[in-house]
Amino acid sequence: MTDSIVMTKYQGLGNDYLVLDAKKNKVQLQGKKIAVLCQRGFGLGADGILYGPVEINGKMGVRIFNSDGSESAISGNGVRIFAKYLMDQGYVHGNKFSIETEAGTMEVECLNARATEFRVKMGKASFISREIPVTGEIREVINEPFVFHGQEYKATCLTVGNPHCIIFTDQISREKVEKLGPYVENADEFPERINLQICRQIDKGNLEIEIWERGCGYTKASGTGSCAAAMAAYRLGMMERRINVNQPGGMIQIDIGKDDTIYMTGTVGYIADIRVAESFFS
Ligand SMILES: N[C@@H](CCC[C@H](N)C(=O)O)C(=O)O
Repeated sequence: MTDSIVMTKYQGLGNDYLVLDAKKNKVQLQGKKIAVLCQRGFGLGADGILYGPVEINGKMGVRIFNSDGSESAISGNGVRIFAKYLMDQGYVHGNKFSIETEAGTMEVECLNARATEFRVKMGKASFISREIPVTGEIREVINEPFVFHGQEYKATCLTVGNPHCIIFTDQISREKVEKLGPYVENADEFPERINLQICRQIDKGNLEIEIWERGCGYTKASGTGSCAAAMAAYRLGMMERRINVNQPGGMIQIDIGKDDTIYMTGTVGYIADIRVAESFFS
């Protein structure tokens, strides 16, 4: 058997990632190879790849790749998954530690003995166009009209380390977000593309979302998408500070601190260690 690489698969509410351990595997990750690895036909099937531990700003961190091979500065489910991986592999000790990402330092706390539930301090959101980014004059992008695929929508856009477009509507469905998602993701107004969540308010403590991810498409869950939808709804005066974000893969709890720091709590699960043919990396 040719030398092979071991990857470890985890999921966060059905948003599945492959962990490639950078300390155990001296392989080069290339965009096209990532895309083939993530394919659910010719590859292993995943919404993305977590590559680490690597050094970011002199500290232990993780790089995050979408299934199309593009790199994202942050992934909420990805950070919770990588936190579990670090504990499973004995890279960290204790239940509180931090993980560096390209979007900054994520402070993590493991909430149970089985290491399946994590709370992450995700930082603060920004609605400022230049920071998201959204084209046009510098402004906060709150409940602003956009035309996507020939139809006008009111959207609120923000960054939580990665860009999100939130559209509130009374009717959400997978079909609706799959139809609208590609047009929003790739709209000219979003120079770095964008994640889309269509969002329905259930009550002042509960939202429901359907997700179209930048660089990935339809997913069952999104941690940053949950943070973004909750923060947008809170900014519009719709919500209390504790918000349960319900999505096809389950529920992520968002707490908005008095200083508007966002805390995300959710579960993760180990799936398998997978021995991968080295040809994927050659
Ligand atoms: N599913 C992730 C989001 C991953 C990154 C996103 N696709 C992007 O490119 O910004 C999450 O849990 O946050």
